[in-house]
Amino acid sequence: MGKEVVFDYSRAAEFISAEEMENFKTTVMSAKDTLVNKSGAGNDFLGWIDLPVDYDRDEFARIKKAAAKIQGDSDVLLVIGIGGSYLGARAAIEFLTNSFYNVLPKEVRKTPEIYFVGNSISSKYIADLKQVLAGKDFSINIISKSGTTTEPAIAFRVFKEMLTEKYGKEEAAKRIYATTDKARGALKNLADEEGYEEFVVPDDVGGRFSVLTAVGLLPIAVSGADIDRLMEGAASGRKKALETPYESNSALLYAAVRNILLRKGKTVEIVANYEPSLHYVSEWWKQLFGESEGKDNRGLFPAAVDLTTDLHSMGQFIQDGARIMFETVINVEESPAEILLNKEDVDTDGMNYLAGKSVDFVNKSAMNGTILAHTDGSVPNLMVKIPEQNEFYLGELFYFFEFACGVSGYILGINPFNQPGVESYKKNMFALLGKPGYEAQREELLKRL
Ligand SMILES: O=P(O)(O)OC[C@H]1O[C@H](O)[C@H](O)[C@@H](O)[C@@H]1O
Repeated sequence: MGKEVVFDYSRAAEFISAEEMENFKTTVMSAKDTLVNKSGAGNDFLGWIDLPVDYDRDEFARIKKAAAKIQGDSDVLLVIGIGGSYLGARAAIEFLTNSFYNVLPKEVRKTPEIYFVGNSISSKYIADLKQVLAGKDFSINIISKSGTTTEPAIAFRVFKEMLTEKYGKEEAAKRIYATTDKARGALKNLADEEGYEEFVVPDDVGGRFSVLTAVGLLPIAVSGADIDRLMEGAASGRKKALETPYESNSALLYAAVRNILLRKGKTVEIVANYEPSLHYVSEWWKQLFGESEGKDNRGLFPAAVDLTTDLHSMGQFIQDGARIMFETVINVEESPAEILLNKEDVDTDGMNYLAGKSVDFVNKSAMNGTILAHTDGSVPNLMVKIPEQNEFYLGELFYFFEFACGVSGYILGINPFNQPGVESYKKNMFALLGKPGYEAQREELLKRL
């Protein structure tokens, strides 16, 4: 078999028997049918299932053209968005590019610096970014499906003003790319009025499932990554998820195993990576599973650690604290870089026994040792294997997790495609800010503060 993204739960054999997996098959297959037959709750948000093979080719070509224009006329691209309008692009760009992308010399990087903003309400962050932009040519990709989200709207106001001051209204409008709903919303109206180039978040694709739409693709293409390969990888992931029998179907097995473990009282899933460039893949995964499954007082709490870094901070808890979790290691099998350790004349640090070994060998040994230690500490260990860090396997990985998430949500008995809970804080914030229409709530809340 060729290389592919694979789910492997062989290390968790002492926590899950083959019989349990077989007994769970009917439940999993029924959840899969609900998903692919579009017969379950949230079925108007299933556009992502066919996206890798059925996307708007004209828009895809326009994305590449816009990316080339930005690469040609901008030192910096600002990507403004939050949640599903942020994490996929950041995950992909950090996974695929140099760890120090933004500070590489321009001749080496060849593509614009890329900064993300509008994913918090921090004045300091905005002010600091304005300093970075001083004297540089820049463009903005404002991304918001609803077009009304507070964080990106605030950042957009600030940087649109800066852009307009620098270039004048007309030229500024040519440097703003709006990714939003095709027909509705404040951002759509503004983009129409101002003549920004527009890209679409399809109606039937929710934010956290939108990385393979213009939401993710435009920033990813600006970074120089090959978005054709990304889509090909996703198409390969889709084929495997839809067609492979249960017994060897990675997405279905992952959905099964995490639900079996949840039913045994493991209420926290920790995703662990051993590569800093996967940090935002974990963040993307957290939103995908957290917003999809955490509702109706149910769901696994999705957590993430960066290893070996966090073994020196969270390692103690995972090894020895409350036994509430299992661990899913995302393992890049082949490191893109080989660094060999040399022998030193005087072995002061006692590291000469590693001479001739690669840094990645040390990393993998740390990983294997940790997996065994955590298993001994009653933390079931699962693994998602990524053969190499490239566009194709990232596409497979995105699709694998999305499909597993849909199936897993239906096994759990919730609607994986809504997020009603997110509105509660927003209502309070609007009331406290004095937004028109929230007067009554404002009085109530002020009494409680
Ligand atoms: O794209 P937007 O409409 O601005 O939404 C951005 C994000 O914020 C919301 O509050 C939702 O919880 C997320 O699911 C969404 O991805």
